[in-house]
Amino acid sequence: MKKTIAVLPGDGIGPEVTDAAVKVLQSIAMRYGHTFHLKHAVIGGAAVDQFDNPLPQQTIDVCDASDAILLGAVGGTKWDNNPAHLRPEKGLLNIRKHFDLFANIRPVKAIPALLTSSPLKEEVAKEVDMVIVRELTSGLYFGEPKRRSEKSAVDTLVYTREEIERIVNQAFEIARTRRGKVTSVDKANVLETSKLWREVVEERKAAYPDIEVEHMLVDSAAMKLITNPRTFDVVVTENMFGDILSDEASVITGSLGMLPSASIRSDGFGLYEPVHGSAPDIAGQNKANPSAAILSVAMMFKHSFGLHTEAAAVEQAVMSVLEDGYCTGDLAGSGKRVVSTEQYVTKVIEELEREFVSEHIMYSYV
Ligand SMILES: NC(=O)c1ccc[n+]([C@@H]2O[C@H](COP(=O)([O-])OP(=O)(O)OC[C@H]3O[C@@H](n4cnc5c(N)ncnc54)[C@H](O)[C@@H]3O)[C@@H](O)[C@H]2O)c1
Ligand SMILES: CC(C)[C@H](C(=O)O)[C@@H](O)C(=O)O
Ligand SMILES: [Mg+2]
Repeated sequence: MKKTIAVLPGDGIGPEVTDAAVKVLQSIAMRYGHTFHLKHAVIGGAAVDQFDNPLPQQTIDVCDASDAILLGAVGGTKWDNNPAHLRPEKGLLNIRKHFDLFANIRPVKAIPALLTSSPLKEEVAKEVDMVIVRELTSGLYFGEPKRRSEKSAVDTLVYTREEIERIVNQAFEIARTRRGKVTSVDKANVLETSKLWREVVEERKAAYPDIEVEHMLVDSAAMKLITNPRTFDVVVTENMFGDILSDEASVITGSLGMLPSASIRSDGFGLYEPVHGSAPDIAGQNKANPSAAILSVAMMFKHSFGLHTEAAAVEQAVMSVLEDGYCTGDLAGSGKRVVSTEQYVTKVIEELEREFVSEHIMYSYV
């Protein structure tokens, strides 16, 4: 298979974890005889520094000419006081909007080798297997008016029926491939947008009689996510609730550095990135956990390229390294062997080069 992939490392640990993901892409290409043409471009703070624009036209052009996008992370203290249009985060929001990447898929799966790394009790975290389906191109992040004056500030939470319908449909479709349950998370006891959201979920439910549907208020969902996470299969929610709940859910896996994500458009075109940010506190120290970026490559293989065996090989390689006790500093604990980002990637590549994945797939994300 020949594919072109836009590689946007971004800021902070973004380039470190993206380098790791690229090594995995190269290893899979060699092993399975694929050609991945990688085209690097800038986004976020790096792009502000170079082009005075967090998402320059050159980067959009590279992405336009690609089959998928791999992104690291954006942001950093250097740019924190910039005006809104020159903040690194604006580059991320703009790329999501520009490519209409409305469906953000964030799988959260307890990893047997990391059960003791989670602050949650083992009996709470074990066997958790959920997917957060986050609406990504609307809501508070994009609603107008959005402005600030000396004495006040305004953000607008707006959703159209159509925007809700398409993300809810996506969640129902994903649930069909899993345990068949959708939990829709909202704040319908207060917000008009949530009332509309709940109405749409009820309407769409008719087309999916095989799917069990429950509604949950976001405050209660935040609590249940860490007291009884196994109750969740597919969680569908609006942009900001999904942002917050996914970072919270990462504690189940032991670290934010474990969560990959896919942001996809209706035709399957997608951007793949870790859920975590640029982690300025550990940037440049060869300490970052590259698992989320590597597992995002597995999601790219599955969602954009239909390369299921290769995806399983990548996931299995990460799991094997963790089972051998190797991890980066964020997962340090008794019985763990803490290694650098580069050493960890080397271990993953060794596993990839060793292993033959059979039809028996031991570990699989969405
Ligand atoms: N998708 C993105 O690009 C994205 C996502 C979230 C935050 N951000 C940006 O990142 C910057 C820092 O934000 P933050 O500190 O709130 O969130 P963060 O996700 O960058 O970091 C939160 C904590 O988790 C740790 N962490 C995150 N990823 C890790 C990894 N792979 N390995 C080991 N530890 C990891 C960090 O060291 C930090 O202690 C901000 O500018 C923010 O806007 C970007
Ligand atoms: C950096 C920020 C704009 C982004 C978001 O809020 O969507 C991040 O937190 C994420 O989860 O991808
Ligand atoms: Mg976030």
